[in-house]
Amino acid sequence: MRKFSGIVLAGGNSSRYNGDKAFASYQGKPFYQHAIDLLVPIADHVYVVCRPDQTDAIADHRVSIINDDELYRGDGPLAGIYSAIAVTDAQWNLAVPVDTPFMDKTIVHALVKQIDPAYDAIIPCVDGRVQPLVGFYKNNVQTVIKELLAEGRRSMHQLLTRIKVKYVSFQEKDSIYFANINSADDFQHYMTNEGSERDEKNDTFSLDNCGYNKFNNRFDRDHCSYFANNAFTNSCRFLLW
Ligand SMILES: Nc1nc2c(ncn2[C@@H]2O[C@H](COP(=O)(O)OP(=O)(O)OP(=O)(O)O)[C@@H](O)[C@H]2O)c(=O)[nH]1
Repeated sequence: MRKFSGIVLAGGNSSRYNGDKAFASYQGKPFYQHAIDLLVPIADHVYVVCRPDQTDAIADHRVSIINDDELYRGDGPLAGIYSAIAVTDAQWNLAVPVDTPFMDKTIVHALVKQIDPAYDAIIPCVDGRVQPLVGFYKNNVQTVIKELLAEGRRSMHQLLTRIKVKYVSFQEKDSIYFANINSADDFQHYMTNEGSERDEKNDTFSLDNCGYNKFNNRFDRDHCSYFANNAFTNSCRFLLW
């Protein structure tokens, strides 16, 4: 049996974003690709769980591209985790959403070290906030997810109340890695208004809002509107979720 699979959660509706977040671009690379590149080196196999209309546009021969189980299609991240667990033979599954493009391998390595058979999930808690979209889920949680979705409950936090969770604490300085992009405006606001509070160092940070146009299945580079050079430092203080 494989030790763990990677799950890229890509099938959201991005209703708060101008375009499909999965195909938004950060440092010239689509968000979904950041998640794949993070997981491929450490997971035994990676599944990208997406909507059917995204399937052809997600191109990476190293991963399996699957859709949510028809029963739960569009039921949120729980549906994505359920659907990947349904096809993998791995005991553990590391979920990563597409909208945390700054997630870093240091975080996932720290989580890997915490895998513990006594628990059903290994979940980060950053500066006191639980971050259930990035975390390890044991394959037995599939039954619990099924129950939740049958009850019409789609919350990741509900899942955590019904399984044994080992919380792994991260410090406030690591919150940048967990920042998720819900809307382009949130991000632009952060980059323009909060930037002055950060140390400006060497790193280059860019979010090209080259929104993937979900209506005609193409990248729309004419609408690239954001670019900023900034450093993320330990003094960063923002959480977008
Ligand atoms: N496979 C799959 N992934 C999902 C689904 N819903 C959300 N996700 C993913 O889960 C992560 C968090 O999604 P959210 O930001 O909560 O929801 P969203 O639908 O992407 O965005 P909003 O419509 O703005 O709420 C993202 O990576 C989504 O792509 C789903 O039904 N299936």
